[in-house]
Amino acid sequence: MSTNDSPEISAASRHVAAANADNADLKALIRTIPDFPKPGIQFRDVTTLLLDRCGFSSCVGRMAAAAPGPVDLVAGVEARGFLFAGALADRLNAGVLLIRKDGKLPGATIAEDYALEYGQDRIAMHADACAPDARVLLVDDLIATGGTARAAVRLLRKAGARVVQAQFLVDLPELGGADALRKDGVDVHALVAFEGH
Ligand SMILES: O=P(O)(O)OC[C@H]1O[C@H](OP(=O)(O)OP(=O)(O)O)[C@H](O)[C@@H]1O
Ligand SMILES: Nc1ncnc2[nH]cnc12
Repeated sequence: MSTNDSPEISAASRHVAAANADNADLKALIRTIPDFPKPGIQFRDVTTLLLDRCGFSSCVGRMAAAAPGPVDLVAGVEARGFLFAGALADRLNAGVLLIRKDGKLPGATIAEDYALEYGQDRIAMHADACAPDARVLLVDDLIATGGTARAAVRLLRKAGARVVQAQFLVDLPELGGADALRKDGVDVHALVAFEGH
């Protein structure tokens, strides 16, 4: 039996094919934890989707299907974004570019400050991580205020990259991040949306 005939891969492929407009099957795998990490935040917990073999595979397959042609690199934001970046880069035959919380990368870095829905942070990447005009797809598990993704796009552009798309499993549209990122000139694609914070 060839690898493509394996029952697990066939099941995952069927899930990719079964994608509907709002990806309700994926949405159902994401758990909501109220009041985490602080009162008033509805935390959209993707760990439950990650635990599901077909759910994660379908998610990455649908992300790959939405990619705008070949890309050189998939950039992922620490920490949850790394999971999607690694799997997506493998599907797209691209390299993986790590955008980390500041202070973790060993080489010369460039960094950007940003505001979160529930705090303040700073991300960094290696200054020499991408060639000029490299086609980079940015991916993260979720976009809320857009602070993280917008800082990541500023960083990538500072490094000379062309950010050809930003993809997210989850969009929280009421927080305006995806719209702000579009105004920054980025093609934004998200698989599911949750109303409410
Ligand atoms: O659109 P924003 O308002 O910037 O929020 C989205 C970011 O918040 C979460 O990461 P978090 O900083 O909590 O880090 P983690 O992945 O390490 O948990 C999420 O994974 C995004 O990166
Ligand atoms: N509401 C939320 N749920 C999960 N991750 C988040 N990151 C920022 N806001 C979030």
